[in-house]
Amino acid sequence: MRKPIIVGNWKMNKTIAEAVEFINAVDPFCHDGATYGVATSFLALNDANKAAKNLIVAAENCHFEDNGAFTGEVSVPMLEEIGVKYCIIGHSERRQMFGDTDETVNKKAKRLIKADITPIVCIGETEAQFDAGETEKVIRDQLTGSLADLCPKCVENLVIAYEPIWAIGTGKSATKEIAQNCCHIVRDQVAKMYGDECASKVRVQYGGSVKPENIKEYMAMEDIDGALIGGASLKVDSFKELIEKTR
Ligand SMILES: O=C(CO)COP(=O)(O)O
Repeated sequence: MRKPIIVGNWKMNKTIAEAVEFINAVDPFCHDGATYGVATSFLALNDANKAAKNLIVAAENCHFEDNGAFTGEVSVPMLEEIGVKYCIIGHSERRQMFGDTDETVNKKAKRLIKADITPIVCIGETEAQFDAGETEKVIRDQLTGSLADLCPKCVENLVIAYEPIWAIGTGKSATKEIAQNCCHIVRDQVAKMYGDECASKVRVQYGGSVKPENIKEYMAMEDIDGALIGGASLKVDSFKELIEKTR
């Protein structure tokens, strides 16, 4: 049985004080039905991680090198030092605006796994690729590159977030059938690369305009084990509702 995992990706939102206030308000409402978490800015990570008792706290990115001349970057040992256990990598905003590629995502995944930090690996197609019928190829190609040369045991502990770019922050969420079909392709590609057992264990999230009103329908789909949520994860009431709806 795969335990569902629902993570709020706060992106470049919330100061340290706002993050801690939010966590204090939401943390007591978490239950065992799923793993719940928030991804915060690097700056808020340490305080957020100390405040969280039930929520897991994730970084939104990392660098694959341990140290060196990489102005503005944060390394995996730095995350390790403050006890962070999850890290989003390859979010489409990073791929589109900050030059992340399947190759760098793969390097980041390898470094995180070595530190026993769970990567949340994001993939997903653009609207033009969706319209051109290229979704399946994009998903398979991104996974082939991003998950290259890992050990099967490591891959089964990963979280993979399928986030169609056209559904992110647009309110235009994918239908549950499209989301299921794409998450199934994700699992099938993992099976091709690392075997059926690994594919049956890896957790696959859907992301893109998930909110309290639609989370249940996604969670009911066979290959969807959770959600990565932007906008609807920013308000305490909305996050509490997401927790309630997935009880
Ligand atoms: O990018 C996302 C999560 O990583 C999704 O964002 P929205 O939920 O705001 O569409």
